[in-house]
This record gives sequence, C-alpha cells and structure tokens, in this order.
Amino acid sequence: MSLEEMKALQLDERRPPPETTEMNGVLMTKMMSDNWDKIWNFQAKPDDLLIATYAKAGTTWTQEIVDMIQNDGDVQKCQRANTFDRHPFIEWALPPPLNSGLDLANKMPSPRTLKTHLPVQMVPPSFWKENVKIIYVARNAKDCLVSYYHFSRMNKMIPDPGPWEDYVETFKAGKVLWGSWYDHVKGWWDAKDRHRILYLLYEDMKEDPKREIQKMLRFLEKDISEEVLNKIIHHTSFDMMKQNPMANYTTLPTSIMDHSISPFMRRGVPGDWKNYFTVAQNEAFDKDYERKMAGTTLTFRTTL
Ligand SMILES: Nc1ncnc2c1ncn2[C@@H]1O[C@H](COP(=O)(O)OS(=O)(=O)O)[C@@H](OP(=O)(O)O)[C@H]1O
Repeated sequence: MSLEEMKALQLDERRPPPETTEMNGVLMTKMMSDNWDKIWNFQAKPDDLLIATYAKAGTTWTQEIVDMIQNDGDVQKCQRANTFDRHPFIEWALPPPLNSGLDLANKMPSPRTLKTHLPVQMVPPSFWKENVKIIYVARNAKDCLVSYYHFSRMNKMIPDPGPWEDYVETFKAGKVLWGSWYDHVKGWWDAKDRHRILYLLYEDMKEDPKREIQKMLRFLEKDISEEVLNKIIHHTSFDMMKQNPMANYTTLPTSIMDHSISPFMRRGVPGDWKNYFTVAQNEAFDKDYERKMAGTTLTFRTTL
C-alpha cells in the first residue's frame, strides 16, 4: 500500500478491530483467509529473497540490514520508500483499492525481497519449488510476547490484546495472529536443513551485529568493504532506525498505528520481559515452555 493510498483511506478511529478466523489452527485476519487461494498460489521467483519471522522477532531490523546490503550501504537508496513498500508482506491482504502485499509483489521488478510471518507449513509452495533463499529470524518467546502485546495495543489493524494477564495466556495458547510462537520457531528450525534457510536469532544480532551481518553477507554471496559494513551497522542500530521515518512506521496515520500508545520502535532489547512478568507468571510460563519445547535442539537466551 502506498503512502498516498494510506492517507486516502482515512480510517475511522473508532472502527472495530479486524475480523479474524482460524485456518488449520492458525489465527488470521478474515482478509487473509478470504484471499488465501491467491496467497497460496503466489508465484515466487528463483532470485527472490524471503525474510520470514514470527511477528515482533526483528523483521524490520533485518529488512533494513538486507536493503543496506543490497544497496552497498547507500542510505539514500534505502530511503526510497517505507520498509513495508520496499519489501511486500506477501500474506497481508487489504480491501481494494489498497494494495495487498501480493499486488505490490506482483508489480515489483526482480530481484525482489519479500516479507512473511507465515508458519513454515503455510508458505506458498512455489518458494520451495524455486528454492528461494530465506532469512528466518527468531526471538525469545518472552520478549516476543511483550513486544507483540504493545504492538497489539498500538496497531488498529490487529486484534486488541486485552489486559496483560489475559494476553499472556492468549500468547501461550497461540491464539494470536500467525499462530503459536512455539510451533513457528520449531517448524522453521526443522525446515532449515532441507532448504536454503539462514536461521538467525535476535539476541545474537543484538550481541554482535557485525558477526550476524557477516552471516547474511555470506548467505547472500555479497562482498562489501569494512567501511560499508560499519556503515550498515550504524544505520541499522536501534537508535538510528527509531529516528528513520522510512523504517519506524511513523508515516502511517494514527488510525492504523498510534505511536502515542506505544511506539513501533519501542525498546529493542533482550530481557525487557522482566519488567512485565510477575514471578508467578514467569514460573507458569517456564513450565509450559518446557513442555512445548521438549525435544527440540533450538535454544534461546532471554537476556544478554
Ligand atoms: N535496529 C533494531 N535493533 C533492535 N531491535 C529493533 C531494531 N529495529 C526494530 N527493533 C525491535 O523489533 C521489534 C519489532 O519487531 P518486527 O520488526 O519483527 O515487528 S513486525 O512483526 O514486523 O511488526 C520491536 O521490539 P520491542 O522494542 O521489544 O517492542 C522493535 O523495537
């Protein structure tokens, strides 16, 4: 959706949250499920790059890094549009005449970089057929939950989270858009050795952005100078991105995202969950987590 279209929309501040529906146990907006045939039949191309994440895992950060890599550290080129217009969000369906992610993707010249929050089993099959490169980023469950809670408060296009204590249970039950965090991170983890998937962790990116960007460079078969690498690290730091209107979602009308409720670029740190979970909530969360994550080799750090 272009900015002009966004402004023309003039959404009513008091409009109710979007209708949702479940598809194979995964909660989606009704717009997504109504358009599911189109989404499922989306034609990926071999030179596409897909950035896949569970919501709030560091998608926008990764998008900005990738765009900087693809543009050899040219900040001006990365200012050409908002992240959401630079990288179509393939399953994000909107009512006509607005451009859904698919419309944007279909109009975009190759090579395209696309975004998805879909669980691995719901990724359109053409991505596997065309052996598309995918960067998947995962973030520890507790920080994802906190970030998603605040995002759900400020983003009027997704369901209201309700009170914090209820949201903790909603998240644990996977009754949020794009489904269970646990199934998402495990599903993509299991798929990573069968496909061209670079699986990264938000906490690692925070700990050593240089090391993680170098992994992306190798995966994308890109060679850049040390100077450009340092420029990318600087431009994609939390503080720089928070000030960057082409990356911080502040160009959207408040009827879509109200940053006065909670900014999109909120804290950007591992361990913020400690400011929200009570001792009892944390113990119950850990117990449930152990059960849901039993048997996987995937591990997360919840602080640095
Ligand atoms: N550069 C940089 N460094 C560190 N952290 C960053 C950065 N950019 C975005 N963020 C934080 O990522 C959270 C938003 O996640 P997503 O971009 O995945 O959101 S979305 O799903 O696409 O809506 C959200 O996390 P919280 O601050 O914890 O809410 C953002 O602040």
